This record gives sequence, structure tokens and C-alpha cells, in this order.
Amino acid sequence: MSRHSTPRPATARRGRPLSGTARVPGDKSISHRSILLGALAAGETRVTGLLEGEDVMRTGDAMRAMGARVDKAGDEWIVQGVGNGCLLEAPGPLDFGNAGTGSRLTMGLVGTYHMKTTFTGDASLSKRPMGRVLDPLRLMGVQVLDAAPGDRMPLTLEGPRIAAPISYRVPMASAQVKSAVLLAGLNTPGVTTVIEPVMTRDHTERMLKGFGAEIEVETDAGGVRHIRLQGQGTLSGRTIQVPGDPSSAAFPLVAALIVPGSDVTIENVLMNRTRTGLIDTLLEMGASIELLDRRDAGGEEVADLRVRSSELRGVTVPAERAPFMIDEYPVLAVAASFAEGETRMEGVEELRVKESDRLAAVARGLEANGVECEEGRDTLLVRGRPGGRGLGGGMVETHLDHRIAMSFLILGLAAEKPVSIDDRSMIATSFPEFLDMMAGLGAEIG
Ligand SMILES: O=C(O)C1=C[C@@H](OP(=O)(O)O)[C@@H](O)[C@H](O)C1
Ligand SMILES: C=C(OP(=O)(O)O)C(=O)O
Repeated sequence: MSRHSTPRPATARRGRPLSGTARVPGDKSISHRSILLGALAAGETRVTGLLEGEDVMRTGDAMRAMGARVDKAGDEWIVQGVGNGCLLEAPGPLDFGNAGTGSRLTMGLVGTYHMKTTFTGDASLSKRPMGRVLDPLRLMGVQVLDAAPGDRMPLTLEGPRIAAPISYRVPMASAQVKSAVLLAGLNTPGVTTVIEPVMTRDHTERMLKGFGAEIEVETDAGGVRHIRLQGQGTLSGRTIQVPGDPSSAAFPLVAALIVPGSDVTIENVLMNRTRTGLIDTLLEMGASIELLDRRDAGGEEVADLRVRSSELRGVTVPAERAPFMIDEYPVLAVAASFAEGETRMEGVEELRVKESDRLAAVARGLEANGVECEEGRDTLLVRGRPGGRGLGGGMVETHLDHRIAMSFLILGLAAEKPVSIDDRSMIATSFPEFLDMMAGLGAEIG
């Protein structure tokens, strides 16, 4: 269950322009993978810039329970890995709290081990579908001993004596499913292949290569990616610099666009092209975002983003872009609330299986604050009101979802009337510094 049982509401209100320079915490996807692969690799992995959010800390707890050492020393996290194939049976259930990524990737990582592992999570995680990961694991010989109805947590996995390599076509656009199968392939003899018809974030492929795995990626004439991993190879510890999380940067970025007179710089943001769909969309909407000092940081491109308040226009966001901005739709809907005309988001059915049903949660939150919108099965249409006239005044239900919480606080910074959320607790899962960082830019959130 969540570590915070009493809901803690918060309210954001319009104030002066936002200004200054901010740094967002380390990328959540790369942070989880740094701990997971560091825990598995032989020797020491040193990580700087790790996101110290609750989700990533749960992944650290899980890896400790299976034999790795994960410690902080000064600004660095030091992970002493066990060596590929050498994880130990956890003495009790692994509690992943609110974290889909941590739980699903760990299911892949340990599912093929000939031992029992039990996975639990909070009320939000317990509602999320795990069958998308369990299905390919079953094909590899993994038994699902207990699972709540619909392949949900709590659940227990038991791996076979020797797992079978598979060739698996990922049926939905999901980096978590792709990653779980590749991680399962690490403890499987032979070649495990993942076929990815729609490209998703590629951190697992890049990092596996960095840790020394034999992995190759081929994109065929139809744009389909074939990722082949040779199992049971050696992984060696390495040094990792985690770049700033573009999914967290999205909040001060949209805030600076919609609060009149703002001028904010967000430093050291990951620019991997599988993560920059929100920036592409906002630029199409007329946003003033300058990408400064584009540079390499440990194998990933980063940049500083200078963002100035802008008059936005509604656009259609095509379905193909969804995997490259999947966690940013709630805050895009907030930006769209201040744009001239309509913004239509297409092909966003995956939003229904996040920490909450984000399509519904966003639509209800917008309606509660006077924003006109239409929720379709896999679409969302938002009718903007430049200047935010008449918007705000509502209380938003966050449904244990950090991105819903942060998005609607951003709405409140530019709406005519204050916006409240029922609970700020979950923000700590991905962005513990959010309220302090926003206050540093001049935002009024209390
Ligand atoms: O692999 C990852 O690190 C993630 C993949 C995405 O989930 P899906 O794979 O379910 O799309 C994203 O929503 C999540 O925040 C992080
Ligand atoms: C969907 C998210 O995370 P996860 O799936 O790891 O819970 C998110 O951070 O928006």
C-alpha cells in the first residue's frame, strides 16, 4: 500500500510570471534500469543523477532482497551486482508500491529463475493489467502460481529449470513489455527476439548494450524493429549519468508556456527522440521553446530548454506520436486548455491502463474546472480558452496518480480561479522535489 495513508490536498493559484532556472530529477525509466541492470551485472555500477522517487526506491528494495547491494555514498548510488543468472530467491513478497515499470521489468528479470517470487503493489498498481508481461513469460516456461483475477497483483511467479527462448511480437506499444521479455532473455539460453512493430522508448536496448550484453537491433523495410538478445552472457558494472526526466520537465515547461510573462530555463533534459513527442507537439502549437547546448551525456543527448509564455493554437496529435509522449498527455491537455481552438489527441487507449484511467481522470478534471472536452474510446478533444477566462474553481480527483496531481496543479497556475487536487502524496513517486522546484520559479501552490 502507499506509504501515505491520509490524503493531503493541495491548491494552486494564479500569481506572478514564472522565472528562473530549474533542474528536474533523473529520468525514471533510466533510473529503474540502472538499478535493475546494476544489480544483475558483475561488479560495481556507479550511478549519478538517480531519481530518488518512491518508485525507484522500491526497485532498489527489490534488488536488495534478491542479493544485490544498493547504497548511496555522497551524490552517487553504488550498486554491487550479483552477476547474470545469480539472483537469490527473495525472502518475502516484493512490494512495488505504485510502480508499473519497476514491477513489470522485475517480473521479466526474475521470472525465468527457478524460484518463487511474489509481487505486490498499492491499490492503483493492483488494478493494472499484468497479463501483457505474464503472457510472454508463460511462453518461456514461467508458471503464474497465483494472481488476482485478470492477471493482476498480488501474484507469484515460478520459473522453469531452464527457460525457453522465444520470438515475441509485442501486441501493444509498450516499452515495459518489450523490456520484460528482453530481461527474461538474459537468463535464458539461446537468442530471445522481440519484434516491435511500433517503436517505444529504447532505454533497455541501449543500456543492455552498455552493460556488455550481446544485443542487436534491426529495422526492416516496414519500420518494424527486430531486437535479438543472446542469453546467459556476461554483464559488467559500469558508470551511469542519469539525464533529467523529460516527463518531469513537462510540468514546469507547460507552466511557463501558460502563465503570462514567464521565462524559465530547465537544465539537462533528456532529448532521446523516443521521449520528445511533447516538445514536438508544443512547437507545432506555437510554443516558444529553445533547445540550448545540445550535448552528449553518457551516451544520451541532453539539452537545456528555455521556455517563454506563448499563445498556443490547437492541433491534432497523431496516434503514431503517442509512444513518444505517452506520459505527457495529461499535461498536454492542460496546455490545450489555454490554446486557441481545439486540440485532438488520437490513439491514446494506453492511457486507460496507467496509474489511473488517465483519459477519464483528465476529462473529469478538466470538466470540474470549466474546460470543454470530449472523451472518446481512444481520443480526447480539448477546446481551449486563451487567457484561461472562467477556468478553475474545481477539486480534482487524482486516483493515486502522480501525473494527474501535477498536471492539475499546473492548470491552477494559469486558470482564473484556484484549482485543488484531493491528494498530493503520489507526486513523490516520480518527482519528490516538484513543489519546491515550482515554488522556486515563483508558483503559488499550497
Ligand atoms: O518502460 C518504461 O520505463 C515506461 C514505459 C511506459 O509504459 P508502457 O510500457 O506501459 O507504455 C511509460 O508509461 C512508463 O512511465 C515508463
Ligand atoms: C505510467 C507511469 O509509470 P509506471 O507505469 O511505471 O507506473 C508514469 O510514470 O506516468
